[in-house]
Amino acid sequence: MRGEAEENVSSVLQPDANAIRRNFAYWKKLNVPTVWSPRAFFGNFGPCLLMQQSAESFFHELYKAADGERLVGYWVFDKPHVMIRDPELIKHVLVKDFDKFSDRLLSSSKSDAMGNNNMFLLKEPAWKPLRQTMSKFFTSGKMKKVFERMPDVAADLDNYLDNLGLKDEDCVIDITEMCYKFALDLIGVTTYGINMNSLTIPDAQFREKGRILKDFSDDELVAQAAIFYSAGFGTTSTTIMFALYELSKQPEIQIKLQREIQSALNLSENKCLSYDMVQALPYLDAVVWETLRMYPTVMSLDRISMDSYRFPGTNITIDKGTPVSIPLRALQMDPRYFANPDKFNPDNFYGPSNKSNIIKYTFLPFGDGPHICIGMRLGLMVVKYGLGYLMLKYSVEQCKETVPNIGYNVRSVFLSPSDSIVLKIKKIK
Ligand code: HEM
Repeated sequence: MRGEAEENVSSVLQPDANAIRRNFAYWKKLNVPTVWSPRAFFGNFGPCLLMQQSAESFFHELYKAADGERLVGYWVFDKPHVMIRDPELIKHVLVKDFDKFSDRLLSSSKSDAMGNNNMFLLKEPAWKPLRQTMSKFFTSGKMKKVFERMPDVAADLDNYLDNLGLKDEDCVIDITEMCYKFALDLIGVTTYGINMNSLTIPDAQFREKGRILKDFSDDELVAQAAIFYSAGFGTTSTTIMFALYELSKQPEIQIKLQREIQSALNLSENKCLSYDMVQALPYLDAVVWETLRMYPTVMSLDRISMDSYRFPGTNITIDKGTPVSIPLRALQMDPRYFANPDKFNPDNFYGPSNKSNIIKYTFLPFGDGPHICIGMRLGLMVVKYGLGYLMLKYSVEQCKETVPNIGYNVRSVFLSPSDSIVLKIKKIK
């Protein structure tokens, strides 16, 4: 008995060398190209796991190293993963063959009540009915209604900035913090119908409020609101923040945007940003899409094969349970698809001809197929309103504290800056 137990313990502690060897030979066996040799234990993912490299840099470097390949194999620990680089194959994985890739890789533990209701983590068959039920909260009619709650938050932003010293002159601020609070309150009023007051109350009291919201989460509907809330504010706050950073670098783009918003306001009856106005401004739209091209918060998508699957047009068949990644930021920064990809250029999305020139499945900031972001309409509305309001009342400029280039956080799977972004902000007189 004792001997058997000891053997079990030792087999848990000692990795099965044969299995690892088999896994490391897997892609060669399947004729899938690889560009990096796997290292013992971590595979290719060591620098990310050890927080020496951001996930963004990992996917981007792998994408570039595999130039010319439609797909490329790699290893996370000893588990073989495959990255799809080719737009046609991406269409198959996300849309056409969705039934073969209907789940994401990550799942929650059975005891995690919130995780078990989380649409990001939920598997088929539980995911589909929840998605159908929740979709009705994101219709354009619903968006129009919740839009009315946002101007109160904008007024709080003005007070917040006045309290930081902006009343009479310009000031230098950490826009990371400002955007985080602004988006937190905008998403709070639109998803919960509650102003979280992160712009108006001290941080400690705010954290207490957050705890109270968590306690509500036994109710499934409230749990969904909590998930939408957390999915919504990180994505929208970083999008507004990256847009402000790029606008501070190119004042001519900022002025063009401000003129567009001001002219629409001058022509309006009640002289405030309305739902229809925010939806209809083409340059604001182009600035937001260009921000999402360079800075997609979710920089890579993932799916898992539900069965063995032959990639169309190839002689490659992967086994059931193989993780598949789609490096959406790397695609959006590929010069074959977007000229001068490192330059922020809203003209990529300005005017019908430029938009229609974009090759399908090379621009996916909200994903695609049945798993496409359920909150896309809300996310776009919040970002457009937040950025539109800021550009109507304020200008942003670079200052000596502004980082010349943005680095990405090695602790986050989302695209977030490694350093605070500091800008000079001025009230428009
Ligand atoms: C700028 C804002 C946003 C961006 C860039 C964004 C991006 C994304 C992306 C890339 C995905 C994965 C799609 C896929 O796998 O094909 C996703 C999924 C999702 N997003 Fe968003 N998102 C944003 C805002 C929001 C908001 C405001 C909410 C909720 C209020 C939200 C809730 C969700 C949910 C629940 C999913 C999972 C959907 C599913 O699997 O059925 N997102 N989002």
